[in-house]
Amino acid sequence: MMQILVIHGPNLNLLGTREPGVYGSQTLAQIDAGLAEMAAVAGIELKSFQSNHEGALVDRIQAAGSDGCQFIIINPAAYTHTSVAMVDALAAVALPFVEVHLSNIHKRESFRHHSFFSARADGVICGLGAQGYQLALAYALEKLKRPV
Ligand SMILES: O=C(O)[C@]1(O)C[C@H](CCCOc2ccccc2)[C@@H](O)[C@H](O)C1
Repeated sequence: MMQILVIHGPNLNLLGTREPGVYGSQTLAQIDAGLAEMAAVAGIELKSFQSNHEGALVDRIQAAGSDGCQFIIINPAAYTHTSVAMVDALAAVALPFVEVHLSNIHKRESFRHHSFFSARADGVICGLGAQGYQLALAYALEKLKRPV
């Protein structure tokens, strides 16, 4: 079965418990459940991974290269703005990915305006809350159906 991997970076395990005005009120489990349901309708297996540790995120990206994953949806969270290591891992596995941010990083503090990931992403969705993940998944499902 075709697989899509969703990767969530540090502190996203706190979704729904704090800062709902910035990141929404859905928990990560609720977001993932909705994505898994959407993928299942299309006959695709959705895998999800969250970590607060950069090395664990690098390891999970590397594993995606050999565990049947064909597309990655990633919210690198704070590592968006710092992690060359994660971007190098994405380049190494050479899987297409969409970068997602719940908040509009361009309307926030200046240190959030730069992403090390965006230049390599198929696309970037930010500021649309949890729906951003769903839009990224809709894109991925279409791409897997009709690879260029
Ligand atoms: O808007 C996004 O999705 C971010 O990736 C979220 C990151 C922060 C994730 C922290 O998530 C929390 C959720 C609830 C409570 C506290 C933090 C932030 O560092 C990025 O600049 C933008």
